Amino acid sequence: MTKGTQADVNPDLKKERLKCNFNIQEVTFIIDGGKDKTLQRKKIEDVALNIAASIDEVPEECLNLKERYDNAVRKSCVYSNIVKNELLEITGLEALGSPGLRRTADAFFKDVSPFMLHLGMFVPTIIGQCTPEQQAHWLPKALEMQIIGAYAQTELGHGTFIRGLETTATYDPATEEFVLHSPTLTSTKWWAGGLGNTANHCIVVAQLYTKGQCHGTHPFIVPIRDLDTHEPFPGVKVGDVGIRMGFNTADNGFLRFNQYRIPRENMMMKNAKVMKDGTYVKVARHEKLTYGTMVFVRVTLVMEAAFNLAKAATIAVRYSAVRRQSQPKPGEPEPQILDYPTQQHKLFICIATAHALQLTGLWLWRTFEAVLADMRKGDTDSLPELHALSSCLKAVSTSDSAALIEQCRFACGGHGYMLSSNLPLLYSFVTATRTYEGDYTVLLLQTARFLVKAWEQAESGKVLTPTVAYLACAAAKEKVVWSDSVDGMIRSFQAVAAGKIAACAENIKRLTKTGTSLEDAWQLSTVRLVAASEAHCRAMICQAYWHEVTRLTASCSASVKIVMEQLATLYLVYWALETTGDLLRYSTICESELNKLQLKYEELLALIRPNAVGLVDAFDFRDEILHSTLGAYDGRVYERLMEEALKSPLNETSVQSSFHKYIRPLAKGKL
Ligand SMILES: CCCCCCCC/C=C\CCCCCCCC(=O)SCCNC(=O)CCNC(=O)[C@H](O)C(C)(C)COP(=O)(O)OP(=O)(O)OC[C@H]1O[C@@H](n2cnc3c(N)ncnc32)[C@H](O)[C@@H]1OP(=O)(O)O
Ligand SMILES: Cc1cc2nc3c(=O)[nH]c(=O)nc-3n(C[C@H](O)[C@H](O)[C@H](O)COP(=O)(O)OP(=O)(O)OC[C@H]3O[C@@H](n4cnc5c(N)ncnc54)[C@H](O)[C@@H]3O)c2cc1C
Repeated sequence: MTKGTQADVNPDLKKERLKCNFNIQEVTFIIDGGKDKTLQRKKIEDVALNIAASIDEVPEECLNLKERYDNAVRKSCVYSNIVKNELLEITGLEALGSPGLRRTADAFFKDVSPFMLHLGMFVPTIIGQCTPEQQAHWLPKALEMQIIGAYAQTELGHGTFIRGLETTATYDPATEEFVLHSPTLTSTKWWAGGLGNTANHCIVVAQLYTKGQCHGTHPFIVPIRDLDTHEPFPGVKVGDVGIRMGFNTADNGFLRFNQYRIPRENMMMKNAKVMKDGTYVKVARHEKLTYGTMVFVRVTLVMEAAFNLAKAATIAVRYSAVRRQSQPKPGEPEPQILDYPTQQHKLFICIATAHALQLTGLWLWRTFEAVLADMRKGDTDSLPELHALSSCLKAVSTSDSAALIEQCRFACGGHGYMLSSNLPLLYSFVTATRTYEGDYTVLLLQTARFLVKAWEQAESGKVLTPTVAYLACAAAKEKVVWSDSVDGMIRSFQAVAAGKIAACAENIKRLTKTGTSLEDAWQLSTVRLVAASEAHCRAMICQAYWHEVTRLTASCSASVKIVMEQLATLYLVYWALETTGDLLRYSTICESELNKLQLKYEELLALIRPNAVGLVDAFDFRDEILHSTLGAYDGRVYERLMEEALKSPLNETSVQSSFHKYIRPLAKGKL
């Protein structure tokens, strides 16, 4: 963080920091996943952010669309040189997925780099879907930025339903080439980040035809532009999809093929091959391994949700410590808005959720690595559980994060609406995560398939995988007695999830027994299935969060353990109060216990209050990464708002030309 001199710091923020009663650094280590990770992140930030060339003279938002894109490309080139020449030197390929890299990217790009998908999906797909020989060919080129790639799966007509994609890749054994074709308007590739004007290569997901037979969707690496002139090749039509709610420097593009030929070797052949004579050979043991990049990105999005929410919480909490408003007690000074319990209610859940998602995200990442290790040995048994886990966690984490970032904006009143607060841009960026890489509802329904199957297994007494093991108790119809202890609350959340899953399974059974087809019965149950899936996910987050807090604070100082447990308890109590209807239905909770829970919640807000600024300081964001007039470490909120306002192009002259062109003639009756 950029601390400046203590003399520059807003006095209220200074006092807040003196109030903090725990060791901030210890919490930072927990959030980063260990002291070594914090040190590596800081090193990456130091190296990358010492390069001054990236700094914008004019705020990004004051540039027009084309200037913004050009500026984003300029900064992307500076940045990728840093990654290539400095960061990969420090940590090797690991740097690409490191939090340090993710954070420094945000210092360079207030919106999004047009290279993001190159690093975020093109490179991971090469690693995940290519044979070792193909990797040896493509990976160095991609890492050296000799080629720049995008990931074009979604089409104008289909995003969710991958099996419905229309782009075709037809093998021609005579020339040993695939012919890519976009047979309809709706088959136009649409949305791929970096594709519109930046990328010269693209991973294209297309229906594979060989020997007259369709084998479903497969990924191909496709050169789309000449490396020297950057002109699209004949047979390729590519461009920008138009202005978006956010992501306007991400260069999202469209792409159409007209009988466009690529060599056979450009099919990504780790999971399936087409031989020279056109014979199709399946290599993978699991049908859905070609969806691997999506699973990888969904896993990373949980920590991405935590990261962005932590930024918003830092901005809103620091601002709330500086801002004073209203006079609840006559004659007394106006309080800091952070002293209002309603403000604490808006903000402390944001800090707690950032912790919950970060610790759950780290746990999910370790699970992902374990499943990958199994798959390297040819064992794909745990893939369905990973898919179910990553689907619901991606859905709920991105949805919670977007909603709470918007809540942070509300918590900052009018100034939160300023682009210079960075909250609006953060929201527009994060709300897209609820849709991309699998829509919220669609992914919860994927998890629901797994849950209904697990329920049937539980009922027949079969052994269940760890994340659904709790269903065994519910299947034995053991009633959960409410208790406001942590374990009691987690058990009750699980009882809610189990009760909802059971109700879905029963509904499907009831409908099929009366002659409804299984597909229709499923559709008729989807509103409940989504709710069941969300309840399962919430129970899982609560359990993982509490488990990780207990584990990680075991060797911490007592004060850190206390504050981490207060936050985690707040998270559980908050969700118990949000879901009282469910608890009344599926546990023994009663009116007096609900009142007790409300009191406990309000007590927790008061307990966390003195540590609020310390807790957001522990996220350890440098000012360059926050980009916020309201959230900087020194709290010079009003000075920064004024400084940024003066940078507006509308303040370059005291009179605008439109006055002479329109307003004056209007006043004179001459318009
Ligand atoms: C400068 C550098 C900075 C870097 C910083 C980066 C930070 C940011 C981080 C990262 C950046 C990333 C930015 C990304 C931008 C966006 C990218 C995109 O959006 S790319 C497009 C994504 N598109 C989707 O996600 C489509 C969603 N649709 C689907 O996934 C499928 O179509 C689905 C799952 C809905 C249905 O697929 P079916 O029709 O093939 O399958 P069915 O018939 O429903 O199921 C058959 C069986 O397969 C299983 N299944 C489905 N998918 C699976 C999977 N992936 N793995 C394992 N099993 C799976 C199912 O559970 C089911 O199993 P049973 O039959 O119940 O046992
Ligand atoms: C900013 C951004 C960046 C993107 N980047 C890329 C990229 O780089 N590469 C790429 O390939 N794609 C990209 N995408 C596309 C993205 O992956 C898709 O938009 C996403 O998967 C959703 O698909 P869709 O747009 O077809 O929505 P639809 O599936 O049409 O969804 C519309 C509505 O229908 C509902 N719905 C759909 N199917 C079902 C169902 N079976 N049951 C119940 N409800 C259903 C959904 O819940 C939703 O409410 C990007 C999208 C955005 C917004």
